[in-house]
Amino acid sequence: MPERDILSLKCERAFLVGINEQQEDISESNYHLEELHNLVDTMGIAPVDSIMVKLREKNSRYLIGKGKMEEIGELAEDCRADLIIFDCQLSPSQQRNLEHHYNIAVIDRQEVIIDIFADRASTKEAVLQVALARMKYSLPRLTRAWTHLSKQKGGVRGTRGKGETQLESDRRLVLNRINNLKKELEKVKKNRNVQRKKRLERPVPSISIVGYTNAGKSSLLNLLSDADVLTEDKLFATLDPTTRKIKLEGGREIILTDTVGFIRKLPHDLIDAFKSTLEEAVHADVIMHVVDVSNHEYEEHIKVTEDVLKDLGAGEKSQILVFNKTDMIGHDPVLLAGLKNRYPHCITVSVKEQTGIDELLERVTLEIEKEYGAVELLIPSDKWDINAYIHRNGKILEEEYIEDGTRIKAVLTEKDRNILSPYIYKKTDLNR
Ligand SMILES: Nc1nc2c(ncn2[C@@H]2O[C@H](COP(=O)(O)OP(=O)(O)OP(=O)(O)O)[C@@H](O)[C@H]2O)c(=O)[nH]1
Ligand SMILES: [Mg+2]
Repeated sequence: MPERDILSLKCERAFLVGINEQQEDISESNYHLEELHNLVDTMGIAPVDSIMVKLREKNSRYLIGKGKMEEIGELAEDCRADLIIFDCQLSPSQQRNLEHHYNIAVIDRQEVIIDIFADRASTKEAVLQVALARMKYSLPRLTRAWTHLSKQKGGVRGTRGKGETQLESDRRLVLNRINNLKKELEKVKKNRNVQRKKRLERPVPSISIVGYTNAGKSSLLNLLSDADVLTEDKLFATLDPTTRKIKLEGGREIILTDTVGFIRKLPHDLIDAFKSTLEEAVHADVIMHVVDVSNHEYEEHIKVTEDVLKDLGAGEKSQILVFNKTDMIGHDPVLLAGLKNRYPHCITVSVKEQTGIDELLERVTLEIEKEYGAVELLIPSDKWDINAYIHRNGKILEEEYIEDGTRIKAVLTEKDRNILSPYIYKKTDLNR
């Protein structure tokens, strides 16, 4: 089967269509269009020109009205665009109708994001996850004039006027591939669960760094751990969670995990596909939510991130809200005081200029101590089940057999400390 995608179609020049819906502020729509501009740039395609369409009524066939459609066609032709990108979600039939009308490829924000992910995925798991998302996205779109599915083996090319039988066999092919991908992913996931279980046997406190794309998550991980994770002024520089161990003052070790960035309208198929990796990441004891405070839309970014966290079942986790890039707002004391006012527990930092990092690490220590603390327990010898529980769920620091039982010094989570409180006789130095 022929392989073909946006890149092999040799799309080089994209015309962007911003959408301003009735209830939406125009400045907001402009920022979104600017973000799309960055996304397209990240894809390696030049965004040559754009238009903002005020959408007062959605046309079910083409989304936009006839007049606007003609105008876009002319503008795209004038700038010799070979691709039109809509900053919204197009239904499969709208996409197909628009392609037939314009006679060039038409894609939406979702497809742009999936394409970037496909280009950036490098580990086996990420490749499988993106392939799955792409297949799910393409299933209802097999009759399009252009389909961009080639990066996987067995990619499917939509062709104009494709016959029913061809379509049926394409559908079957994609469904098969979806099933196979799911099975392969299941295998990878099982393997990861085994590894996680092993890690849990000796719990080391863990923190995951999450946030909107380009917030500075990888830069922060690099700074805190002397790691060398790729950081770029491009969207979605990171797709695979990277984990590093760091030592806090006092010697306690913690695990830090950098994760894939979020973005507004992250395709659901992608969230679904990345769910298991993300769930693993948000399984951490504490979530560090990094926000680029220099971005005008940072409040929306916070909301997008919180919504995804909620979706992953991590909405209630202890969180450290970190406003990064304060250098970009000139460390303006008035702005920073305003932030502290609105978000009383936030920490403001500049990873670039390394300011605020000590305060951040202090907060990390505090949050971890809330979760984990070392205690000494006295377990009577007939309570072997309690003893086994501690071995299973805690980190044993010392163990000594005494006359009628065992004295154990262990690091336990707050929950376990509560469960085991009748046996605790001493809280010990928490900085172990
Ligand atoms: N001015 C300034 N730039 C920063 C700061 N922190 C990070 N950056 C820049 O912001 C860009 C994005 O940083 P990354 O660390 O790649 O961001 P990320 O959150 O990991 O992004 P994704 O992996 O794409 O989600 C890079 O160009 C960094 O150099 C900061 O404190 N100040
Ligand atoms: Mg990153």
